[in-house]
Amino acid sequence: MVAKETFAVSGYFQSVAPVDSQTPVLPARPEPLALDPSKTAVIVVDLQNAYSSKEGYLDKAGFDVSTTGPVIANTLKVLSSARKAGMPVVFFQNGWDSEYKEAGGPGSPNWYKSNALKTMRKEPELMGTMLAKGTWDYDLVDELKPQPGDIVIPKTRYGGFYNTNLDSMLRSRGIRNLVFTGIATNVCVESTLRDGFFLEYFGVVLADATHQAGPPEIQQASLFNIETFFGWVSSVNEFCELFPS
Ligand SMILES: C/C(=C/NC(N)=O)C(=O)O
Repeated sequence: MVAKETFAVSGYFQSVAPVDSQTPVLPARPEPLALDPSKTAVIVVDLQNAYSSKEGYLDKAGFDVSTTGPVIANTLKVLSSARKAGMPVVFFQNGWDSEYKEAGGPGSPNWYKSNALKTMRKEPELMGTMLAKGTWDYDLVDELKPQPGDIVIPKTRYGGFYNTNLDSMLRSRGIRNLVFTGIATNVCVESTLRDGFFLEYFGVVLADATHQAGPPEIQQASLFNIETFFGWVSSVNEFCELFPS
């Protein structure tokens, strides 16, 4: 009985160092991270028109989306490597029902902080167009079509663990490591990575497959925060070299 428990614990054990000489090790900051592909999932955060396309929500709310193109191209490279390595792929889709009931009314801080809701209140003709399910804004960008076996998780708040089945989807597959791409680094990516940290997931952001909401220094601030306090930072090339497609 004791031996069985010890085995179960050591089988679940994860470390920033490789658990055996076979485990691939991703170059990362602040130190390399062991990534067993059978315990690793890629999370594509909110690559919807709202966040990466001209005329989408972020653009209309005054955020610069002119340099988001590489995020999509780089995410495609990551997905090709991840699929070849047998890693599950999870797509998040952020937004609400067309009447914005899921967004929360004045009793929710989201009503005051969501720049989509604020923009629509300021420009009522936009009401129903931003982040509403069934709209172009809510749709994933055309380049990223989920494939059979991929997991699509709708979410109504910044963090992907909150009020979703993400944790059980990951746990039931034995996933311990989360590789992040998507938008926005400082909002939904960082929120999800932080919540994952609290739930004992090892989170790594591929910096050049993410983009911030705000000026460029916000990207650096978020990456600093992640590598210093909550997880690891690596790059698309490093990931794709480790897991060739
Ligand atoms: C600003 C913002 C970011 N979302 C995200 N996907 O990071 C929002 O949803 O309002």
